[in-house]
Amino acid sequence: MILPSTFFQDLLTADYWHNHGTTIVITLFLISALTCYACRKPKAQSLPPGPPGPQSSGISYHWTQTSTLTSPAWPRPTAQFSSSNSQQARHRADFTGRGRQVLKDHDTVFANRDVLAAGRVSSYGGSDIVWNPYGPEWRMLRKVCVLKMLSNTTLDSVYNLRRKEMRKTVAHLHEPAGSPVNVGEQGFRTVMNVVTNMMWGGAVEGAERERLAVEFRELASEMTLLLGKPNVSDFFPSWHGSICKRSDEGQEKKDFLQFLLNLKEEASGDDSKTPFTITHVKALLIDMVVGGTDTSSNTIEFAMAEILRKPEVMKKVQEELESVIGKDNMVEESHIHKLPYLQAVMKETLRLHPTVPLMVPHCPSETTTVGGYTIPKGSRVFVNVWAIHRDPSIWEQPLEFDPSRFLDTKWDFSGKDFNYFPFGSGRRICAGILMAERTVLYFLATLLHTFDWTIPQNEKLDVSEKFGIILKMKTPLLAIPTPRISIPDFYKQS
Ligand code: HEM
Repeated sequence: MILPSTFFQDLLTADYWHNHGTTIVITLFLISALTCYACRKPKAQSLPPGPPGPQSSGISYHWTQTSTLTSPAWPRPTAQFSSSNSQQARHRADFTGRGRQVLKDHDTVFANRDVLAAGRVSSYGGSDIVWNPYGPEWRMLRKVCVLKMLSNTTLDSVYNLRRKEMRKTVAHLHEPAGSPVNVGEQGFRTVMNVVTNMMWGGAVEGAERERLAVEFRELASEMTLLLGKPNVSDFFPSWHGSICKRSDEGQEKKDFLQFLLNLKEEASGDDSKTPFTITHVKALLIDMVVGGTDTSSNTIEFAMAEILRKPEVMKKVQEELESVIGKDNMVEESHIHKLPYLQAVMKETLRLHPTVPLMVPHCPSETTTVGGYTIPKGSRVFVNVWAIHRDPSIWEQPLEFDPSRFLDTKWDFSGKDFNYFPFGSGRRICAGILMAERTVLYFLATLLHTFDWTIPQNEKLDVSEKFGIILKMKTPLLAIPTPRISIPDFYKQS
């Protein structure tokens, strides 16, 4: 049961396989999952195409060993499954249970990371949050990030920067009125500017901004496919210099960079065992850019594609927006908590298209038993949330985009429910949930309140996915915006 799936081939590139010739990938629960899906699949539903499909639902792991696995010694399932109702329930409990065991019961053990090659080069040897092993350095960085940088208070204080970017995008979309725009690229450019503006106050403008956005998108996509790139900071050649200069000049700009530099200055005075250094500053900024751009902009693109496929959903979103905001007003971030249907759209988008479909690989710090399987210390564990989100024993009509299933329900992004956790769960849960929610909802609300959207004639709407460590649309979404608000000033850059 070695898994030579195209997904992992995509994920782990030829270089990776070359360098790790003895690395073997095993789908841990393949046998049971296949049996169950074959017997429980509703007739009207076809299996979603492509890996990581429900076949690999649950958890898979791989490890490096010196011999090839001709006579596999991997663990056997403790339970066999058949089509009876009680066993279906057992199967559901097992799927959900495995996620819970990894991310909750054994959270401390599985909170560890094994730095992938691309992670190492992009994060100064794993000095960031994403790739840092579980320990005091990770805890210190996580505290800085979640409690200070990405807290509601800090995010409120830099709202103006987000608002300015959103206005620019509206103006930009208004210019070629009637022509198709690449929704993903617009989303990426806006999110990238929002993130970088919050980080260093909008140093990039005009043509340079356009060029940087295109180049960075390419780089980020490559990185998320785990291709080793020399260093993300190479993309910002003057970055290191600028950081040091800012440090010297002690500018009083209100952005993350200044905040981190102040923190570093404060930290240099104490004799803490885990000092906060300039390397941490740079690695954290990279986390914000790499973790916060593609994930959010791909979610926006998937949401727009699904909404365009379902005119009744578009109508409901726009009615809600009009009732809360009014026809001749601009959306503000403060409106977002009054938009339950739009929030349900975001949740449903992340159910069907969780943009981090296998989480970031977890690496147990000691050999552990999960669901009757022995997971060796140092394995690379992938939690397949994509498949759990499409499991027909959990979700009615799992392949249907239906935001109403998230109205008046218990599901949220907290990771407490192991049937729905697009941001992960436990200690390693996404550090940027608050920011992702604000960015995605504010952007979607603005796009749908300010414009009507249609698909160009002769274009086919295709929501199929391209797998990688970050999920994206296989075919970029092209759509035509038509202004809905009659006050021209709204479309001017301010
Ligand atoms: C829709 C948008 C996003 C989704 C779906 C998402 C999802 C995830 C997931 C699934 C993980 C891995 C959890 C695990 O390994 O168990 C993660 C980790 C992380 N995310 Fe996000 N994320 C999003 C946006 C953001 C944003 C906006 C930021 C910051 C600006 C961010 C920063 C991070 C960081 C730093 C980690 C590593 C946490 C750790 O290892 O302790 N993410 N995210």
